[in-house]
Amino acid sequence: MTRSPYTPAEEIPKALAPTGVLGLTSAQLQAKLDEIHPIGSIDRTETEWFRTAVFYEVLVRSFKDSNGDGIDDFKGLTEKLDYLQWLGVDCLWLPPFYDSPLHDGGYDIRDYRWIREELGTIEDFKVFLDAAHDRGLRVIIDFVMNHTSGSHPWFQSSRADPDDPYSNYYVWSDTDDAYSDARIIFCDTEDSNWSWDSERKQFYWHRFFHHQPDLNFEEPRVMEEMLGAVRFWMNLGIDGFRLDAVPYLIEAEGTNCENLPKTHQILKQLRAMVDEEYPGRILLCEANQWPDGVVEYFGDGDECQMAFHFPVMPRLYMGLRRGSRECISKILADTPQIPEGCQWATFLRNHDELALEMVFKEDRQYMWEGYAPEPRWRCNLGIRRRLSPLVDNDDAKARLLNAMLLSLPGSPVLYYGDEIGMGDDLWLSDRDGVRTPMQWDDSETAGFSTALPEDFHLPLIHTFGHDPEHVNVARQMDDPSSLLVWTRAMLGIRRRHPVFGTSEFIDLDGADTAVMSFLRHNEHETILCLANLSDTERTVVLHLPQFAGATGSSLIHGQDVQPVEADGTLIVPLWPYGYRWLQMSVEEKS
Ligand SMILES: OC[C@H]1O[C@H](O[C@H]2O[C@H](CO)[C@@H](O)[C@H](O)[C@H]2O)[C@H](O)[C@@H](O)[C@@H]1O
Ligand SMILES: [Ca+2]
Repeated sequence: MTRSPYTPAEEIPKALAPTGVLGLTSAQLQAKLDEIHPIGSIDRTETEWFRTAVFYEVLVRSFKDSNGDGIDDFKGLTEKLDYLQWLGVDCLWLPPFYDSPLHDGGYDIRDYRWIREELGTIEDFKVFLDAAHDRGLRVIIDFVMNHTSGSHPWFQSSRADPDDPYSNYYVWSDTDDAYSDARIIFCDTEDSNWSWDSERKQFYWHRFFHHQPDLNFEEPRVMEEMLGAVRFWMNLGIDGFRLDAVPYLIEAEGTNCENLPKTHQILKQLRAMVDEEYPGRILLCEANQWPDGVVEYFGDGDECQMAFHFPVMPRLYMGLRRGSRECISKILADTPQIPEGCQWATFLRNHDELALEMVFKEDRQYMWEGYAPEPRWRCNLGIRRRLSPLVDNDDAKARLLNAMLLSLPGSPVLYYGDEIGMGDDLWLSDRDGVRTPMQWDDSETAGFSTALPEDFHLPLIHTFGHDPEHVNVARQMDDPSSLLVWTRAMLGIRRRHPVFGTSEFIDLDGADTAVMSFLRHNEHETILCLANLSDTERTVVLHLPQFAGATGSSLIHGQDVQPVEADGTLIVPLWPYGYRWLQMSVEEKS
C-alpha cells in the first residue's frame, strides 16, 4: 500500500468527515487487510487477560533493523517475536510509530492513521500484529490525544485561517495569561504553556514542548477525530491503547488544568465506544498523579481498565537506597481500592526519565543525590538513566527490584533491554540515552542492523561493562546464571501463579523495616513474598498463626522448604538484597 506525500494543509477537505488513507474508510481498509492476513489466535472472549499479563515496552525504532538503514522497523520487530515469546511476556506496548517529525520521540503525531515510512507500511504492521497474535502475544499501542505535532495539517490549517473548520481544533488566546495555575511539565526547555503564533497572531496552549499544541476537546469534532483514529487501529486488530498524558485534556480557569471532570467524561465516552464495538480491548491510562488522583481514571470501572502507578515506582528505588521498606509500604497503604476488574500497571523504567513528580521535595533531592549526583543525569524533575546503571550494575539489586515488581500488586511492564541489564548514554540529548539500539550479540553492530554503527539512528552503548561485548542477548541466553535467564524463569513462575495478578495484597509490616514481607492470597493459594532491601543478611521472624504447622515451599529456589512452627512462628534467613516467594502449603484456618 502506498500513500501520496503528506496532504498539504490547503488540500485538507473542508468537510470534516473522518479522514482515511487512500480514500478508504477504516472498514474498507480492514476488509482489504483481512483478505491478506486473517485475525490471529487471540481469544477475544477473555476480557480480563490484562490482570495476569506481563507487559513489555518495545521501541519499534530501536529493536531490530531488517533493511540495513540503521533504524528498526516492523519487519525487524516481527523477526524478534520468537525471542519475546521465549522470554515469556504476554503483551507488547509500542510507543508511537505514527507519522511524525520526531521532535519528541514520536509523541508529536502528524497523522493518526499512518506509520512513519522508515518503520514500514500498514501491511507490515498488520503482518507483525498477526504474527504476534499467532504466538499468543497481545499488542497495545500508544495514543496521544492531548496534543499533535505542530506540523499536523490540522494545526497548520488552524493557524492559517481563524474561519477555517480546523480553527477551533486547538486552544487559542489573545493573551498568554490564562490558566496560570497550570504547572510547566517540561521545565528544562519550556518557560510557559503558551507560545505565540506569528501567523494567526494569537497564543496557543501546550502542556509539553512548544511544538506540541494541545487539542481543544471543547470542540466536539476533535473527539470525533479521536474516535475515528481509535477505530482505525482497533479494526486492524490491536488489543488496546496506552493513553498518553490524559490528565491534561481539558483546561479551566482557576484550576491546575489536570484531572478535570470533563476529562473524565471524555474517557468514559471513549471506553463506552470501545466496550460496545471492541470488547476485550483495553485502555491503559498514563496519568502521572498521586494515587487518589489516578484511581479516578478507573471511574466506576467505566473509564480505563488499567493505569500506571507512578508513585510506587520511585519509592522502590528510594526504599532500596534507604535499606527500608517504609516508603513502599506507606504508598501502597495510601493507594485506594480500585474497581472490580481493573488493574494497576507497575514499572521500574520506561522510555522517559525516571519521573520524580510524585514524590515530596526532600525525597526528590534524596533521589537526585543518590541516583543522579551529576546534573547531566537529570531531566526535568526526573533522572534519565536505565535500571542497570541506576543500581551500579549490581545484579543482586536489579534482581531484587524485579522480584518486587513481579510480586507486588499490578501487572508489571518491563522496558526493552532491562532484561539483559543494558546501559545508557548520557551524552545523548533529552531522553535518547535510554532509547539506544537493542544489544543482540557481541558483534560490531550488536546484531541490531547490517548498517555501519555510525549510521544507526542512535549510537550503541559503548560504556565499558555495558557495551555489546559484555551485555547482549546471545551471551546471556547461553548462561544459566544470567539476568536474562533469571528474568525468563521469574516470568514463568508468575505465569503459573495467576494469584500475583488477581489476589489480595496483605502487607505484614514486621519489626525489621529492612525487609518487606507480604502475602498474595486468593481462594486457591497463598504466596508469602519477602524482600530484603538492605546490604546485610537478615533473619525474618514472622508470626503467621493461620499457617501453624504448614510449610512454605520456595517457588524460586528449588528444594527450599521453610516450616512454620506449631505456634505460627516462621523464621526465614535472607541474604543481602535477597528475596523469596514461598507457597504456603495448607489452607488458611478461619
Ligand atoms: O507527549 C508528551 C510526553 O507524554 C508522555 O509524558 C509523560 O512523561 C513525562 C516525562 O517525560 C511526564 O513528566 C509526564 O507527566 C507524562 O505525561 C510521554 O511518555 C513522553 O515520552 C512524552 O514526551
Ligand atoms: Ca490539554
